[in-house]
Amino acid sequence: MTGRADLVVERLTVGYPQRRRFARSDRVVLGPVSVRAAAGRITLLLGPNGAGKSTLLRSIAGLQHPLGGQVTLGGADLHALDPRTRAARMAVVLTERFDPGLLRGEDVVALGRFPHRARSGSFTADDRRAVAEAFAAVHAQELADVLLAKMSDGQRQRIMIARALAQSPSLLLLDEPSAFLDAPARIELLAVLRRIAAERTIPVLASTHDVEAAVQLGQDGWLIGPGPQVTSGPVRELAAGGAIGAAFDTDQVLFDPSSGRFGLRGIS
Ligand SMILES: Nc1ncnc2c1ncn2[C@@H]1O[C@H](COP(=O)(O)OP(=O)(O)OP(=O)(O)O)[C@@H](O)[C@H]1O
Repeated sequence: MTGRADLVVERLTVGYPQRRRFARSDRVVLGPVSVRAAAGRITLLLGPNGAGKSTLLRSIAGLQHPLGGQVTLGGADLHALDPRTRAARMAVVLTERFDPGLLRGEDVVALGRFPHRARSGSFTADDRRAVAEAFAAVHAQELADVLLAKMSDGQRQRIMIARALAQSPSLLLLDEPSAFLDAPARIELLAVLRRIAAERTIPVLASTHDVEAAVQLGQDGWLIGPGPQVTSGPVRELAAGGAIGAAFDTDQVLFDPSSGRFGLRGIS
């Protein structure tokens, strides 16, 4: 791949295949969706609960089969790549928890080098450099020797992102990376992801429930809603133009584009 490798989603339909007794009737969640995430920028995937953020993200990552359409990275069909090449190009951070056993921070981050490891299996100077850079990018050097089982949710999340970065990916996908973080840590995480996108000139696509932080720090957005509609554009324009309000407002709660915050109707 040469030059900027954008993530391009073309007419992607996502959902869940369902087999009834005599016929197949897929449950379509979204689509067809055509959107782009630019290299060097962070794109935030926004939408109300149940809108389809995880389904879309997992389908882009190839963790579930899309019902139709195509996903390319720098022009290459992401889903047609063999698993090892795909693992070397794309890193995914999910919210699902796993039992870390006796793994330390450094053991987990080093796992990110697996798709690049030499046939001999030895850990090279390049591998060591990639791991050190990944720790530095998320400011987690002090966690290298700490058991994952003894880390807080926020510390664990930083390690999982470092593992993804150690992969030296051309695309970083994250499902709800700020789910377990407090408000300042969420803002900090978005700033880190934004810097990673810029420094590595890769597309970073993250789903988030934190619309207010997204409006403050996000660059581009893919917004699901109202209904299955998907709108893309700079997050601030989605806010100012009323698209975020249209997707999220309820009988009780209103998004205020001027402050970028949600509030109760009738209370200012
Ligand atoms: N395994 C599944 N089989 C069938 N339908 C599913 C499955 N998983 C999710 N869905 C449905 O797909 C729709 C989208 O769910 P999804 O989890 O992608 O939304 P989301 O935007 O990530 O939600 P949240 O913000 O609550 O995490 C929902 O209607 C959900 O019920």
